[in-house]
Amino acid sequence: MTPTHLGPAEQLFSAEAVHAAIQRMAVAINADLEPLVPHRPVIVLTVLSGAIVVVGQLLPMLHFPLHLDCVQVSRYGDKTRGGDLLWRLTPRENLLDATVLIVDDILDEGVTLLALQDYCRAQGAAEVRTAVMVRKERERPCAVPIDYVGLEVPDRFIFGFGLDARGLGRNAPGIFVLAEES
Ligand SMILES: O=P(O)(O)OC[C@H]1O[C@H](OP(=O)(O)OP(=O)(O)O)[C@H](O)[C@@H]1O
Ligand SMILES: Nc1nc2[nH]cnc2c(=O)[nH]1
Repeated sequence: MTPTHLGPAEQLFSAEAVHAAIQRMAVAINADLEPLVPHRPVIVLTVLSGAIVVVGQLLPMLHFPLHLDCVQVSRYGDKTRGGDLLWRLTPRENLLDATVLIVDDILDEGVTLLALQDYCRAQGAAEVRTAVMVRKERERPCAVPIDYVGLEVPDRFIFGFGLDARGLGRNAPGIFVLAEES
């Protein structure tokens, strides 16, 4: 067990392991999206709040011109079970005819990313790609296409590297499970 602000927690991945996973995603994203740049703008859509850390690391690893934008949606709040999706902030960029790369910290039930993919298409995005730092290994009500996955995590409530537990722990350097959840 590792001591954290939230009490003893089991570390699933170190900060170095997460960083290396983000680097692997960046290699794949550069290879796929760089050739599209001459045809249309690329918008990196950060899903606040959780994705702020992964985007902060990923962005300097991307080697093509891009626009950075944000959307803020939330369905967990201080809970470990998801509810209705609350929209708090919509993108500032015009997504029409753009290549949009949605970046989030986690794919869990998939409700959030499915809604965001639909939103981008409804706004007229020409191409929608999705990257997640971690994907939870679990059944989902419907398939959610994800183009870039950093790491797979077991079906437990995790925190760290942008992900919170009861509003805290987003700054934990790695990915953890609370002892009480172990
Ligand atoms: O696949 P799902 O079950 O829909 O869950 C995934 C979403 O849950 C978390 O957001 P949260 O609602 O906790 O908001 P936050 O990023 O502000 O913490 C996470 O950042 C994802 O966006
Ligand atoms: N912090 C956190 N947020 C989530 N949102 C969906 N699943 C999770 C999870 O396991 N941890």
